[in-house]
Amino acid sequence: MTDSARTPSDDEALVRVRGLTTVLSGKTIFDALDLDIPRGRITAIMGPSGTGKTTLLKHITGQMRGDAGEVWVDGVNVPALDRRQLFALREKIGYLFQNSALLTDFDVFENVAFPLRQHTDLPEELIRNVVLTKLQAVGLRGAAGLMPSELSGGMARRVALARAIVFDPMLILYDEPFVGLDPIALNQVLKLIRTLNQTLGLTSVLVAHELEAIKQVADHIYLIANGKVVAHGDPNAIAGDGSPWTRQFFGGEADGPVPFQYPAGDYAQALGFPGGAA
Ligand SMILES: Nc1ncnc2c1ncn2[C@@H]1O[C@H](COP(=O)(O)OP(=O)(O)OP(=O)(O)O)[C@@H](O)[C@H]1O
Repeated sequence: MTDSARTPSDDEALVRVRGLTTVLSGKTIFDALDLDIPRGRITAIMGPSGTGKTTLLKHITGQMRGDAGEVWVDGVNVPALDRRQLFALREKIGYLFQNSALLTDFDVFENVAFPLRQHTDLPEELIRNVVLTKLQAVGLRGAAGLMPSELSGGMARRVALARAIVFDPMLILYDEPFVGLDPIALNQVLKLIRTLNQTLGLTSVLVAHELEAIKQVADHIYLIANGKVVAHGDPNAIAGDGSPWTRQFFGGEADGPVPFQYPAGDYAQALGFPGGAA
């Protein structure tokens, strides 16, 4: 890796986003966005629908590049990496999608073993040990022989989590991990996110809408809107800071900085009434 792709020191922040500007189909998603994801902590990214939360995760993994700015992960600037360096970086990042995305023709064991078989030549005995260790970590070693169709939504999410940590990542990205879970499964996933972050020394980034769940698990929240960070801080402090953004977002108010009305032309004119704007 060249020196120009490496920062001198990144002791506190594992991810450092600086001046990230991204325009997609003519729409500005990020407008000189700056944020830091601290090492070893759990950070939640929140914001109105379509604000670019998933897109931000894709910038961190290098699946997408912005039009300007820097995305430093563990001291390397992701947009400056070549293909080989990107693959090396991605092996250090676990990614948990909302729909779990398990392979339906493979049992639980093979789903977790899949990345190891794809990317390594490890002997079968070692694969078995790694897979069983990861399944034990999510409480599902006993479910190794089940097919995905035999799993509840919460179990499927935990199998996907076991698969996401199979390479012992430094960073794990959760995209909407709580959607569709009943309260018991939700609590199990929350507990796992916390435990894994602590025991495996991970850094976790969560994209989610469920404020109560976020309050229980996250150390820090970034609220993103209109391409920028509009609030950030401790979950309890930020939810009560009284700014228009946090009032609308955390209070679930229908109108506010995010307008209820989608931009439209003159109403009277649209209805054909005289006196509408010309
Ligand atoms: N590849 C792409 N090309 C064009 N537009 C895109 C692309 N990917 C995402 N977008 C647009 O970028 C915006 C942000 O999308 P993104 O999925 O990141 O939002 P989000 O904050 O995660 O939303 P939600 O909370 O609804 O999941 C949306 O308007 C989306 O339509």
